[in-house]
Amino acid sequence: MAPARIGIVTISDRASSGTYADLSGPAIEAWLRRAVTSAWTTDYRVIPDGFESVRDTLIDLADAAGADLVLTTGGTGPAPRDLTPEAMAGVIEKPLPGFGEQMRRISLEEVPTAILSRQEAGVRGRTLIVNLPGKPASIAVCLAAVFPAIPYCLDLIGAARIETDPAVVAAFRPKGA
Ligand SMILES: Nc1ncnc2c1ncn2[C@@H]1O[C@H](COP(=O)(O)OP(=O)(O)OP(=O)(O)O)[C@@H](O)[C@H]1O
Ligand SMILES: Nc1nc2c(c(=O)[nH]1)N[C@H]1C(S)=C(S)[C@@H](COP(=O)(O)O)O[C@H]1N2
Repeated sequence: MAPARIGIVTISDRASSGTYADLSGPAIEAWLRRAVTSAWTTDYRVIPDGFESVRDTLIDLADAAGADLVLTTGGTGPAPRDLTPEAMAGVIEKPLPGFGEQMRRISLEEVPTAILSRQEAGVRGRTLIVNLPGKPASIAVCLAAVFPAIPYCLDLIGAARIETDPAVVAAFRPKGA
């Protein structure tokens, strides 16, 4: 079985310019290392905020690099340069609004400003794309909230099969799947 290809995209003007070190992309990778037990490879990119940079990177990961799953972090808020959802609209073919709803619901139990994130998810071809907020502390909270549904979603869209460590996160596959 070919390893799953997982794209990790940090969307941040300041991380991409070196103003601060990116902590959120590595936090995604560290969480995946604990959670995903089947073989996977990563394609990690750090890019500036902006419609074109996000759109072009997501399309490249999905169509050229053949990513099964892409996790982004940053650019989901209401500030002028936060354009991740606008770029997503030009990339995804099938929105999956439940992802954003669930991540905000769980995050709101921790921080009231979770309501400011316009994070979403959707499918392009055989690629599932999920947005996470920029704050490093939001990564584990949001991934734990939605990851149980991700392996079965990948099955349904014809992407790679992934297995998880139930001690970290239990993948839910309906009986018979
Ligand atoms: N990738 C990251 N690595 C480390 N810290 C981050 C990252 N993204 C955000 N942060 C922290 O969260 C705070 C709020 O982030 P903010 O929402 O302004 O980021 P952004 O809009 O995603 O990216 P930026 O403003 O850098 O383009 C930042 O001041 C920083 O402390
Ligand atoms: N779990 C969690 N979600 C969170 C946060 C957080 O600290 N933890 N920060 C919020 C804040 S302050 C903002 S502005 C929005 C958008 O962040 P982004 O623009 O960096 O993506 O995510 C929100 N979601």
